[in-house]
Amino acid sequence: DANVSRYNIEFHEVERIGSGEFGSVYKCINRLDGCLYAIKKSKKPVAGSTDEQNAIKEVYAHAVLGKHPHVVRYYSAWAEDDHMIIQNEYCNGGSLADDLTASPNHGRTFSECELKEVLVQVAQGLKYIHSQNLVHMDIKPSNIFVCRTTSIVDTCQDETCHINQKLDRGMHTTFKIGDLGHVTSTSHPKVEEGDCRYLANEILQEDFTNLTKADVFSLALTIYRIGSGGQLPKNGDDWHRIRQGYLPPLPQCSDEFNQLLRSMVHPDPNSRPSAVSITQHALLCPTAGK
Ligand SMILES: Cn1cc(CCO)c2c3c(c(-c4ccccc4Cl)cc21)C(=O)NC3=O
Repeated sequence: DANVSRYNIEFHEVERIGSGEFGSVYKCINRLDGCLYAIKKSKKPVAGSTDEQNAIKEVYAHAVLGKHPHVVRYYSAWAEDDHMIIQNEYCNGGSLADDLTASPNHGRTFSECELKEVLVQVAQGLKYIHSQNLVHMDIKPSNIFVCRTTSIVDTCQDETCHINQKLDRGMHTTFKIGDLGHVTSTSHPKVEEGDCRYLANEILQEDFTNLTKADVFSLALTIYRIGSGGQLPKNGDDWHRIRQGYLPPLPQCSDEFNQLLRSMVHPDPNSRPSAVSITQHALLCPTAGK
């Protein structure tokens, strides 16, 4: 019965932090190590169903992707009383989608500087995922989680000490790619389409020859969505206009930044920059005078 389940033995459930048709996600404390985890409990999928395929792909992807600063970390997964359970790193800052609905003006918009920080960090996560011959296939604001840490590092007071630690007070925000339920391999793709608002047209046309560039496309629309505050089209003329490469400029951003976003939604996947080239883009590199 429920009380002898591993979930109840090993964890104290703090609160539910998400729910949907996939199941529910809980913020939990591990009774042994005292750390917080995000634990997703979903109905055990029917054997042989696509849900089961996705659940297996998700755990495999986490296992292969291991530890990376811009990918949500996986700890364990198990089945109990007809449920699938996955234990992941808890990100304490919500997701990028939370910012969009929270404030009154239908979502706060981000400054160019903040958009650059999200773009370069998520591009680093994609660079790592793509380097493992995997693709995410569902990049969107609700799948980018935020970790906020405060670091207090004092300089060493001992004058003989040569370790002149940088005084590093303040908040650090790290963005991490989560929800690996649509992850598939670039070489033997079995594509499960992600959210249509962020979906590249070639995927809809079942052209899987350049899957890493579909992630780049979705990343561009993710940045565009949090930068514009407006809803993205799910279909129709507006949907196709974006897929023809027409992305209205973000008013708060420079021409160069808007040009980079437009290049990432180019109709031809080959013309879009790779995740690697985005991480090296002059616009996103820390400038001396920043
Ligand atoms: C709805 N929701 C809210 C959060 C907390 C954000 O402050 C959250 C997390 C995750 C997940 C998640 C997504 C997909 C699969 C498994 C998990 Cl645990 C869902 C989450 C996850 O893997 N890590 C999270 O922090």
